[in-house]
Amino acid sequence: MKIERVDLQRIKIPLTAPFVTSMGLETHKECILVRAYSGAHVGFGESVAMDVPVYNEEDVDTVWYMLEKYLIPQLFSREIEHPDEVSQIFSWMRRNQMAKSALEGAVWDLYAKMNGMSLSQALGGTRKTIDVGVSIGIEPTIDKLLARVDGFIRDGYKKIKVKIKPGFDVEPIRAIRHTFGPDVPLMADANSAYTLADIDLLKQLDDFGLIMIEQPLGHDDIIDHATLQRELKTPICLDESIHTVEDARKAIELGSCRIINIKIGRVGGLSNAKKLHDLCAAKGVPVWCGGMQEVGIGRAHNIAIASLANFTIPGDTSPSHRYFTEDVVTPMIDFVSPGVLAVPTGAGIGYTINEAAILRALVQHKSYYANQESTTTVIPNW
Ligand SMILES: O=C(O)CCC(=O)c1ccccc1C(=O)O
Ligand SMILES: [Mg+2]
Repeated sequence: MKIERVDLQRIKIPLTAPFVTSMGLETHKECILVRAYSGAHVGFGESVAMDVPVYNEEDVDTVWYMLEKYLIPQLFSREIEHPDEVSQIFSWMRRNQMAKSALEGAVWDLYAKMNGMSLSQALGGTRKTIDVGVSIGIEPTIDKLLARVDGFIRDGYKKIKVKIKPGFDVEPIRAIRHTFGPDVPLMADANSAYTLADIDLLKQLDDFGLIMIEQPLGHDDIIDHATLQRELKTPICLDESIHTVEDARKAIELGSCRIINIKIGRVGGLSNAKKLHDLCAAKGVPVWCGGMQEVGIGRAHNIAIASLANFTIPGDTSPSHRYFTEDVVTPMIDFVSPGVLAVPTGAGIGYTINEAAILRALVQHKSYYANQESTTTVIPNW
């Protein structure tokens, strides 16, 4: 297949509720949507980079820059047989995983549509439905957190993940266990807010039967995590530290974690996510699909990858209404039964694009053509 045209659309949508983590406060979702065209077909991708580089080094502008300067021209210069080639073509460029993933994801959707397959099928997924959990930000008080947890348990979420940070860790977890009992599938995500100096505090979390503690230490660390894992009963799950299949191999060999959170964007796309999944399956390490508060296109990609067999732990792919009053796909992604999403069977991502919603959220649009000049529309950012 030859990619003839690529469109980038920068959108900004308010979140239904502010999201606070140890990294800061988010009130809006801002991201880039990608369309890749070939013949009569179009595939959709989404960049998950945040508006500020607090989670990884990329942001919305660096993704746009990389796509425009390197990734789109590189793709135009080649004919490809299979989307696995895209990450190979991009591999000479260091990092910028989320930029690479945004375009690669559009090519995967395009490929699946051209071949009349669902994205899940194209990736080798086997699940018809996926179990999902919820990621709850840091609330101003423990009582407010308990009220939110109560609501999400009632909604049927299969896993409750709470964000923790120094000063908001052992007590909120203790309160959740005290109020809702030992059977709630509970975990904590620190987004790298601790160091080994906090080992005594982190060991206290062992009392609460957490499914895992996600990324307690440095965003770039696997050594101290191995030391910590030796001291903890609770499995450590790595998120920020894993950018490549090799990172995962080393972390597993060192004993830095017992579980891995796979985010398609963080590992440079669906082909790498699948390879990482396969490595973990071979090593007996369970994986789950993390989230970056994606709008519907990225969310649909998450559902497709989570349909692979070793995604045995509920992921962070909540229904659209958990984040937005309006999504870029229609109908909005929702449960088929409490805590369960259906894996679409239609071609590609399997959801219809809500063009009107995209237009309402649009900040900037640019079209790139393999054989022509690019055209830009800048919409004033209100
Ligand atoms: O609901 C979601 O999409 C997951 C939210 C979440 O936890 C998160 C959101 C933005 C950046 C990092 C993380 C994380 O998993 O650490
Ligand atoms: Mg995380």
